[in-house]
Amino acid sequence: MAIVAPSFLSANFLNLEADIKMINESEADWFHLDVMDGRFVPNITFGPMIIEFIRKASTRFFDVHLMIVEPEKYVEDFKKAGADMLTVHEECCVHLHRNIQQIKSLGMQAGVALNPGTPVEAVKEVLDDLDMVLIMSVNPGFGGQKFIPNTLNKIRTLRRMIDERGLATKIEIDGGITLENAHSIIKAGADVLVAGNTVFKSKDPKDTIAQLKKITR
Ligand SMILES: O=C(CO)[C@@H](O)[C@H](O)COP(=O)(O)O
Ligand SMILES: [Fe+2]
Repeated sequence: MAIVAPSFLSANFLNLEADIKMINESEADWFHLDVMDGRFVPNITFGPMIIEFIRKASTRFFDVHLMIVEPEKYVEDFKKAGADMLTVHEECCVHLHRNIQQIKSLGMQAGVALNPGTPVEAVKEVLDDLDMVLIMSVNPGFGGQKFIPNTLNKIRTLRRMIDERGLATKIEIDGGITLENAHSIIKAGADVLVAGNTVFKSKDPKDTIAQLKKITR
């Protein structure tokens, strides 16, 4: 069964507590937290301070997706805020290997995210060090966009690379995931599904999470 990680980007920020409670009571495995800096992506969201508040209200696994330049400057802050896994964008890292080691040295799991235009081969040399590769299935910056179909090819290629080496590295897919396309994404070889709009804009978010889990069983 796949890991389901609702993206907080689509939550109701006027009443976060209600959405955190909903996730806590749901079958969701992880919280997916999207940090944007207005430089790497054309949007600004939240940082360690907000994550620290959310941490006080949940014991779930915090999967923090950093869409920021110079992520190495903030790795310690996110650790202190309660992140369990930090995922940095390959496109933001001048010293990718060093950045991964920094995250792991602080006791967090490490992930690398790839934009739709970045080939999966970009993580080839660091794959053995990674807990997860996040394949963006939309261009990063906003929730509610349409799934880019070529993502399925990227998932298959990465799955082969991981299996050939006998690694336990997870593949996470992020952007435009719906109840309709979830099955094909899992079939292609994904382990973790992020869902923002599909969960939070649905009539019954808890039931939508349960349905996502069921589809991926
Ligand atoms: O990282 C991002 C966007 O940059 C995602 O985590 C989105 O927040 C996913 O939202 P949906 O596409 O599922 O609405
Ligand atoms: Fe994300």
